[in-house]
Amino acid sequence: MKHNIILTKKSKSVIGTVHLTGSKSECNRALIIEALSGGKVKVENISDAADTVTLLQVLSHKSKVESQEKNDSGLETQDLRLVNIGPAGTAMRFLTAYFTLQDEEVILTGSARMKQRPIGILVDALRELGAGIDYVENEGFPPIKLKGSLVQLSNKVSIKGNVSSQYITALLLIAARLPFGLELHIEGELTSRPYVEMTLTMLQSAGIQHSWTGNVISIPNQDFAETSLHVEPDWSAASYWYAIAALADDAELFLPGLTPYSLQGDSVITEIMANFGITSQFKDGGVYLTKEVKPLARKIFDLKSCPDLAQTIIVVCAALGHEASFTGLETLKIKETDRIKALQNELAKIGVKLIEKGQVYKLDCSKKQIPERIFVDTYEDHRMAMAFAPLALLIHEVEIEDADVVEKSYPAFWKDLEKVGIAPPNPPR
Ligand SMILES: O=C(O)C1=C[C@@H](OP(=O)(O)O)[C@@H](O)[C@H](O)C1
Ligand SMILES: C=C(OP(=O)(O)O)C(=O)O
Repeated sequence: MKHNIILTKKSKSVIGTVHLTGSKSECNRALIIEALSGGKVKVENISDAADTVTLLQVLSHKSKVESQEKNDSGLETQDLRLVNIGPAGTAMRFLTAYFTLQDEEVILTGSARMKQRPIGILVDALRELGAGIDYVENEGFPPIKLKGSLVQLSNKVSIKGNVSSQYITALLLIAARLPFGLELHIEGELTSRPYVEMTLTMLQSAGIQHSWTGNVISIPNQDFAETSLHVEPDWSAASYWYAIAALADDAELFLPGLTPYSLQGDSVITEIMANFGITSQFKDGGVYLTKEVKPLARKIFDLKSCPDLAQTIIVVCAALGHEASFTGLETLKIKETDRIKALQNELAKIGVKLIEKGQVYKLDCSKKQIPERIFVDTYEDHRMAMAFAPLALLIHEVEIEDADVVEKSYPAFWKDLEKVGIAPPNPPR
């Protein structure tokens, strides 16, 4: 059953230490690499994000197997494995590629929203390589039926770069296990580029070499090395602490385990939040955040490389009445929800508009008003819940709908907010 949480914050200072869970992006790559390496690669510091737990269960064969009965798609699943990854985008995309190499037939499905998130670009590329994949309901969308045991027809494939980098990562993760390797041509601009770099760096740590020249990434067939991959804490999760600091009068926060040399592009939050007076000092094996009041200067934020930070930054700007503009938000419409619409609806509750002008989105704060209380709808999107929670520093009572939604990437979020006096005692997890 869904339940809401009410946030209140008596004082405007935030002091504490917060241990963040492992990055779901790093972890989900590491788990696929571990599975493809046949046990040569081990993963350290596994995240407790629900998206990671789901992937781990699928890879360790603990997922629900339905046979000799009809599943909810109305399809006979006799002798087929039915894998439901819920709302986990990375699990959906990475497993689509992974299962083409396994010798079992699988139906891969997900939540109602997952069935609206496109997968056709990845399926087309895998089919060109030789994979047998059919759509079970709608062309271009999950659920899909994977025949497995790919016989490679080609090692060259072209793929559009501007819809989701996860398709590219999915192909790169399996590339070294393809008999003739992979030469991947990226067409047009590449969105979420740091995530592709993360994939290649992690593969390299697992002994897989690549070349990347212009728009072509090549990975020959090769073996994984015996090694372990250590997962860093999640920088996207850290962004909510930067937002809290930005809306507080005083902040002294310590986030252990984070380093400036992260594989995660979202570590750019340190630079972005410097505009809001937040200083990040790396020492004692983590990062200390402190705050000074500073006039806001930066007016344009390009978030193409860090789309998961969009809600965090836009809500902070709106709350501060900072009329910034944003670019690189094109992919937000196909994430856990249409994040543009969700932001527009919820920001309207504090009188702020997010106006679309072609490729640019602009905040209009001319009618901003801070109410006594606000009810935030979350649209089954963890980042809506976490991005709006910091408003509790400015608004007396913030009620967040469907609090458990944060499980997807940051299950301890409310418990951590309780430690600094924002969430009530005994919040979920
Ligand atoms: O590869 C990854 O781990 C991710 C890539 C990004 O998706 P897109 O490439 O679809 O923008 C990001 O939004 C998502 O949360 C995680
Ligand atoms: C977009 C996200 O996740 P995914 O695409 O993996 O569902 C996210 O975590 O913000």
